[in-house]
Amino acid sequence: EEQEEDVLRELRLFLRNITERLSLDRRFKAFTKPVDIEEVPDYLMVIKKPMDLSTLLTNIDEHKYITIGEFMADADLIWKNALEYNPDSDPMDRNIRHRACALKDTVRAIIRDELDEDFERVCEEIRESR
Ligand SMILES: COC(=O)[C@H](Cc1ccco1)c1ccncc1
Repeated sequence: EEQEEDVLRELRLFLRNITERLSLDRRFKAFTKPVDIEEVPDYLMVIKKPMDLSTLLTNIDEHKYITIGEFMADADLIWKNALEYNPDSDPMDRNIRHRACALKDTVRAIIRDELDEDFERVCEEIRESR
């Protein structure tokens, strides 16, 4: 009902705010847009589900996420994919892996500090009711 749509609207505002703050962080520039398949032709052979911050934002606007957990699953793909595709010891790989780990830690810290557990529980109740 209407109250549920109010809750989901507030969730989208919260998720958009997180995603936009991450997109402004210079450390996460490589995560802001999909990996360029022309530039990296084997990317889709290695990475089954590409993800990036602009795609997260599109998903939010398309009402794809009803719980923070669903958003986290896609947000986690961004750094997991980077660790998987860039495993080597050369400086480029080490640099993107360091940024991937910073992205992981930053998302978790924001959610730990800014998500009210009662609000998350209401979102999970809505998910279970649908
Ligand atoms: C999330 O971004 C990536 O996984 C690409 C992979 C990539 C390899 C060559 C071109 O792009 C990346 C970008 C910048 N620095 C390292 C790796």
